[in-house]
Amino acid sequence: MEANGDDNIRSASSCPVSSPSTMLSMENALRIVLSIAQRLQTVTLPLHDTLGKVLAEDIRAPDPLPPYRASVKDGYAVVASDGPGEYPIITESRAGNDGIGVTVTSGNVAYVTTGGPIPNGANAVVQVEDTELVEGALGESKRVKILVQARQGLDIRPVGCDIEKDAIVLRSGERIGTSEVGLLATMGVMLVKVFPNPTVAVLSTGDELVEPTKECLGRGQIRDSNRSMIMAAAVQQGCKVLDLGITRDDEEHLERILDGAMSSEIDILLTSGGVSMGDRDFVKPLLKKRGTVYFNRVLMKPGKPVTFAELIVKSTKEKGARKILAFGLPGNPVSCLVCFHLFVVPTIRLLSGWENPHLLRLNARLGQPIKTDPVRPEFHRAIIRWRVNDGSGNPGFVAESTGHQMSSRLLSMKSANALLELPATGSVLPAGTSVSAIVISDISGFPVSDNPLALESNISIQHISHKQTVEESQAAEVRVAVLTVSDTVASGAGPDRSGPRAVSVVNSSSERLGGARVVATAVVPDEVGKIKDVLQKWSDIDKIDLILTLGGTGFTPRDVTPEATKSVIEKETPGLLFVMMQESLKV
Ligand SMILES: Nc1nc2c(c(=O)[nH]1)N[C@H]1C(S)=C(S)[C@@H](COP(=O)(O)OP(=O)(O)OC[C@H]3O[C@@H](n4cnc5c(N)ncnc54)[C@H](O)[C@@H]3O)O[C@H]1N2
Ligand code: MOO
Repeated sequence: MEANGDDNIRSASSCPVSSPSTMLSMENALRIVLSIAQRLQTVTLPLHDTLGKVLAEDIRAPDPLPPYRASVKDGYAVVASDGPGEYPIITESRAGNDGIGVTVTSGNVAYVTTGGPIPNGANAVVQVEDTELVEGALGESKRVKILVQARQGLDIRPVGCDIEKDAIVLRSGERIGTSEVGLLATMGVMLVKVFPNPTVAVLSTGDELVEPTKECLGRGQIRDSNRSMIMAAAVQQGCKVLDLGITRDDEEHLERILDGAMSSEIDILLTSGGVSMGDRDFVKPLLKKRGTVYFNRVLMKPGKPVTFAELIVKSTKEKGARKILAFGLPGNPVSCLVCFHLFVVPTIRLLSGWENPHLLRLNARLGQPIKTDPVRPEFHRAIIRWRVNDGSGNPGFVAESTGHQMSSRLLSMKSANALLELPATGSVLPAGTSVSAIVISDISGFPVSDNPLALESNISIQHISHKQTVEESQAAEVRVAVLTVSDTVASGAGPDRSGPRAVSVVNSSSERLGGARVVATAVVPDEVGKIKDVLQKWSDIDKIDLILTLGGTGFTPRDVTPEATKSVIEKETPGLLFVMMQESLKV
């Protein structure tokens, strides 16, 4: 592949400046990386070292499972046509210890435990619940009453019903998870051919950097956060890691370290810092000297100066020429980690044999308005959570920004589990806008709703960070909670027509209302206690400004919303507004 036209780099100062129109998009840059990357040579590992790796061979079952006809229940193996009646128990067949050589004939039964082999002659199992032991003289029964008519084959697992002999159980290219480890064990495969995970070397560059162990910082010094962070991120992806330490912004020093790294058995080299426009940004020229730089600018925010190169290690007699993929990650900690996720994780996956190396994308609705960059598409750090109501009245993911997005502010990465892909329009995307979210960490750690009340009364609340930027807090001035009061809806007998409508009306009129937004919804039956409970809890939450109740305001004895609301209103809740409306909300 041809190197990108603008990386004809000799020294940092001669590095040409790319304009946004000539810069690569993140997708195209990633496409280049993935077209250069190649799967690593396969290895054979003991079963216990294969979790998370990709299988490099098909695995056939050497024998059937179960290898014998096995009982599904604890009960009695019978001849089905015998039917109900009292029968002698001629043997006991337990899992792992069967009554070998015994044949069950018509008029006899055998005791079997779950998983135990079915004796020859028997063709059904009657579970113990459908039998009665007949007490024997010494309190030990050798006879049993069968109370039901069993059909042939009842509660018997035939030979190979779970896994057929010679079936391909696992295919090359499949990733080994916990169940695959179990399947390999059940087939007795103790040595497995897999793709190894790459070895990654990590280097920080910069005169200002000191080891994180340094207690007192001198003038102009900061502790190196990127190296620890990127090494941890690489370990998280299953990689072996080589720590190359910190280099000064000194061309010779950097070259020595780079050459040392290239002579070790690494697959990926990650540097951070020194890839921008500074007069001592030596990383790019050095990568160019040792291989091919494919790009050094990408139209993205953060991460613009991310650089990608392929380094060729000279061949030796024993080993052929080797390739190392090198990423010059930007020094700003957020840019560094975002680029790791967007470029390095898919690369690691491809080298490790993944058939689809791309990060998972899903749709999420913005929990607050977000201003987009006018020039660079942004990868906005966010926490996405599954909500019973994502603002549209339907369940879905809601994205909460991690706050100020400066690329030096590593706190904007804290707890972030997604990067929202925001287009470069320079406009404000209103709350509720559906955007693509790239998942960058395990989202299973986040509960369905982070509101402990939700389980009790089907309430969901979007928590808003206390440290909102001015822009965000202005846009979220009126926080509204919507309570549907209806026996029909609460019991599930009918749909909630008013609640979701109210939610979308409030959210879509957010500009007119100066930034109103629904932050909690709930459904309760027409019961004073239940209504009061929810209102009480909401009025205790100082982030809610307005509670809107829908329904239960008529004149029948079931219309108890005013009564329930009265007691809560009487409580001191300064600044909290209540509006009661009929269920057939007119807006
Ligand atoms: N004239 C221009 N200047 C900059 C541009 C530009 O286009 N034109 N791009 C900016 C962007 S965007 C980024 S991102 C940064 C990237 O700069 P470098 O990759 O060269 O990184 P440094 O200059 O070495 O450091 C930037 C920043 O990050 C801190 N840093 C560096 N390494 C570490 C580390 N290991 N741990 C913690 N913090 C680190 C460093 O102290 C700087 O504050 O360039 C912009 N400039
Ligand atoms: O790309 Mo830089 O990462 O905008 O700060």
